[in-house]
Amino acid sequence: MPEQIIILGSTGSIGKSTCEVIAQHPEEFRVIALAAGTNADEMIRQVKQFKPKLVSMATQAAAEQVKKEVGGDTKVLWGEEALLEVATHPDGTYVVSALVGSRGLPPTLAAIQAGKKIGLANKETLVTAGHIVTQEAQKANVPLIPIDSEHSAIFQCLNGERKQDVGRILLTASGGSFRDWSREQLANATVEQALKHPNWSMGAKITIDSATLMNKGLEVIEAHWLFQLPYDLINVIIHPQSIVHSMVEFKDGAVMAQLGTPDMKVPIQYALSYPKRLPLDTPALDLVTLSRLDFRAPDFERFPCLKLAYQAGKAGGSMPTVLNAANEVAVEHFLQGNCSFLLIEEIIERVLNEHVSVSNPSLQEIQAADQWARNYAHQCV
Ligand SMILES: NC(=O)C1=CN([C@@H]2O[C@H](COP(=O)(O)OP(=O)(O)OC[C@H]3O[C@@H](n4cnc5c(N)ncnc54)[C@H](OP(=O)(O)O)[C@@H]3O)[C@@H](O)[C@H]2O)C=CC1
Ligand SMILES: CC(=O)[C@@H](O)[C@H](O)COP(=O)(O)O
Ligand SMILES: [Mn+2]
Repeated sequence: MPEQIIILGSTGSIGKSTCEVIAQHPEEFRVIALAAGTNADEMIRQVKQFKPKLVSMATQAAAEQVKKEVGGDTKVLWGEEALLEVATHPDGTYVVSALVGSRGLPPTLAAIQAGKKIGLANKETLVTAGHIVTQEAQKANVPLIPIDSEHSAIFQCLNGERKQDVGRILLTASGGSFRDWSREQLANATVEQALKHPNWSMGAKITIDSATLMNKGLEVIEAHWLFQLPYDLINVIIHPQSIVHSMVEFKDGAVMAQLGTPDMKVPIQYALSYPKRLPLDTPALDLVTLSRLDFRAPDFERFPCLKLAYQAGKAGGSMPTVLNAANEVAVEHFLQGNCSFLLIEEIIERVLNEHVSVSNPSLQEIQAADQWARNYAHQCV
């Protein structure tokens, strides 16, 4: 029986790659339901290809456009309730969580509580409410399988190992679009320059996060929750080629790494097929042509977002929620041309400094902290 898949964010970069993986293995995977924002044209293509039972869009206009083009076999809804309906569709067994931002939290939590297996790309969900999401997953006895390339690499390196044998995790970072830029150059960085990631083709928000190194900061917090390790054992290392996707160093000094060409279809497929491996049409890794792999320490002074993320993660409570919300607002303003690249880090720092942290926050307290941080970040801009 094929795995019955629900994709949240099917029209995005991860969503479309997930569809490509599924199309290669119709005997293994079947699409049950899809959710997206406003990209009706892409959704119409996907509905025609996969014939899901249920689709949800963020707006009524987008839903009506989809409804007009697809047959009556697919139910088309819109809005937040509809997103939850997709996430918990009774026929689905596996949810790919690939919305962007902390809006992914409610449907991901609902899917967990409905007993679905989770393939997690939406790292903001874990950053915002890691203690709740991991607790709920444990309670419902559902696996949280990482899709994020670094966490997939760590997950693969830990396969069959004992947690108490781990010395530390080495999370690799490409360094982003501005890896070698000085602070003076960063002050004048444009949106167009920031959106040119050296190795990966991704959505706009994560590409900017990669340029500020906030993406790596969010991934440190994501790794803390996924692998239940203290922050001191999660280290970041700059690796410009993005071939080593991350490493685990064990107590005896042995280091395990997972390597591959930078193609998200690989970790997506592994998350879907785990513990099996299936063939995939991705170019083979040619180490001879590549000939070298470089590594260096991250520069916390040029890229303070990474430092802010470690601080917020270690402080715990509602600080990571606030870090994430302030970052989402600041990045949105940068993308819209309302603020400079260096203002992103300044806004996040100011919002964090003003926040009175709540320890062990409830879901309601997380939502309140998230909203407060968004309002304050808007004011800062
Ligand atoms: N891209 C990558 O390679 C990687 C991404 N990730 C993580 O995966 C997640 C997705 O990233 P990515 O695919 O790049 O992002 P994209 O921006 O490409 O896609 C985002 C998806 O979310 C949907 N969406 C946006 N707003 C809403 C809304 N209000 N309601 C419902 N759906 C909405 C979009 O729909 P629409 O376009 O129709 O508006 C789209 O389908 C992020 O958390 C990112 O950090 C992790 C590792 C790698
Ligand atoms: C593909 C993926 O997992 C991204 O999160 C990627 O890692 C971003 O690249 P950086 O290493 O530049 O943040
Ligand atoms: Mn990543």
